[in-house]
Amino acid sequence: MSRNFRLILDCPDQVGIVTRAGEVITRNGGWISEAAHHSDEESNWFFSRFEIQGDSLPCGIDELRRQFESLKDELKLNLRLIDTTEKKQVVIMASKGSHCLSDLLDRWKSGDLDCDIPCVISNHEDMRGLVEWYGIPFHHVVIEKDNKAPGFAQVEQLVDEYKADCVVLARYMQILPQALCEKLRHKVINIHHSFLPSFIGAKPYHQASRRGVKLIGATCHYVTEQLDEGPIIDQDVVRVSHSDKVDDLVRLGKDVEKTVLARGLRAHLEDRILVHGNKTVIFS
Ligand SMILES: Nc1nc2c(c(=O)[nH]1)N[C@@H](CN(C=O)c1ccc(C(=O)N[C@@H](CCC(=O)O)C(=O)O)cc1)CN2
Repeated sequence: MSRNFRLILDCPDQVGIVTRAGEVITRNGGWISEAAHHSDEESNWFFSRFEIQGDSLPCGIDELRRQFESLKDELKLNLRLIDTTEKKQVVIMASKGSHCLSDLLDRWKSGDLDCDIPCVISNHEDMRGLVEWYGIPFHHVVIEKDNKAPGFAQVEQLVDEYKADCVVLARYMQILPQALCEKLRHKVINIHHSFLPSFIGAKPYHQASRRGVKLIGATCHYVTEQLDEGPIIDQDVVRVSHSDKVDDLVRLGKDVEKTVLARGLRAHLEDRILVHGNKTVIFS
């Protein structure tokens, strides 16, 4: 894959942001191959994403980052400069359900997900065979019902050891402690099996069946200490009817969960997600 740089920024909205950022890029010979911008009137905040051809920047990413320092202060920029040749390290966590995990592993194996998967962590042994078939290390980390701290300390140690850029909860059925959510802010992605904000918490398909809904869905979101209330990345729905039982909802929902999680992870891997408060801007 050819080298590209991604410049992602957000700041208080004002005239001239794109021009000023573009000037820094172009005076260093940068060739902008893609750019997207959004001005949010409600929050008076501006969001921008540039893709820059890596071979057009003889100065390299560190010098470009240095040249943005003064503009950062002047425009109060939140700014990220990313080298696309550095593959993101994605640790996947799962429990007993295999559909989301196996879907991600298959997409990774086929090259659809441009990342490394250094390990899979689970609180059950069920997925070991599947994971090791892909040649990926599997770590069984027990989370004791009445004493969860040691287990999550081990999870944190593994996340650090593998230098994870992203953690995906592929139907991982344990609630992450606040400290871990704060440490990995906007780096943990969860697939919740409902169209949030409906049916937060455990067993959303049972909740949906009791409510008699005609649509069920899935939501991919960043994980915060508030259960299933983090910034939403992607969602989708599928129609259901009065004749569908809970098992039918589970079956129909699985396809939506897999699609939504893969789309959300891809957006994260391609640095297309900007978070502002509890909302996201997702550049296509
Ligand atoms: N801090 C957070 N942790 C997790 C989130 C989150 O948004 N913030 N999302 C969940 C995923 N999830 C639904 O999508 C979910 C998982 C687990 C539970 C739950 O009640 N778990 C029980 C234990 C259940 C068991 O032992 O089988 C618990 O943790 O006490 C609710 C919702 C993932 N984590």
